[in-house]
Amino acid sequence: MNAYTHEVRQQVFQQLDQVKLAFAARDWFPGTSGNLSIKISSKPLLVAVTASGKDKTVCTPYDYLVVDENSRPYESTSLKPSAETQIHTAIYRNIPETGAVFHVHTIPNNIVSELYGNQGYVALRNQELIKGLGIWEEDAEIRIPIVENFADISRLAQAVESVLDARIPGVLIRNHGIYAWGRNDFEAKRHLEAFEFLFGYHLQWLQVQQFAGHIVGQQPTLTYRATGQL
Ligand SMILES: CSC[C@@H](O)[C@@H](O)C(=O)COP(=O)(O)O
Ligand SMILES: [Zn+2]
Repeated sequence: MNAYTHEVRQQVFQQLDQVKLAFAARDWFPGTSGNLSIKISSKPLLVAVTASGKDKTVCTPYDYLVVDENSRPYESTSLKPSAETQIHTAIYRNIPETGAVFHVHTIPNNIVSELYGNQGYVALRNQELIKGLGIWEEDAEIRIPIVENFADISRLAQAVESVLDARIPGVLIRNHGIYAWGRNDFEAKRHLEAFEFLFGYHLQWLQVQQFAGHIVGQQPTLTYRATGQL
């Protein structure tokens, strides 16, 4: 991993800008929600992270800062690290190959987390995009852990830490959002996109199944042809 220099910091901030604008274009940061980080060095752990409460649809000179393994600013700054920085550092500490961690709040990830929250995970299978998570085995079933949305961030970070599974690069927080990570920003972005596709597909599939069940049960195709309405 890179040694920490001013140039490296600027380069990592630029990488964060690119990811941020790509996600913002998809409306993945409603109401300043979400946070992003990229690891600068492992020993010591130094991480560039989004400052708290910023509008993540724009880029300014005050959007990121560098924190240490204790989630504290590494250099003197007036910027406050993301309120959820402890979740980022917990992931970097527990899965050492992690190079980037991204967090977004979307309607699909929130609905899935609530739908399966009591169960503590959502199981998905039969989907090509599971390969987008780096899981290539035939007929893979994946279980994405879901933790409760504790208001206390240390407790929330511990809850995330307790369900980390190196094979599954993401954790859902109930009615809050998802944390996804990868060995670098490219991989973390791919993982997050794959998760969001899988959640969107799953929710639409549940809806279609209901409708399709109605069709199979009532033969509405014929009814529709005959009467013009279902
Ligand atoms: C403004 S609602 C979202 C926040 O409470 C939080 O969950 C979040 O994702 C953003 O917090 P931030 O401190 O800006 O990183
Ligand atoms: Zn959040």
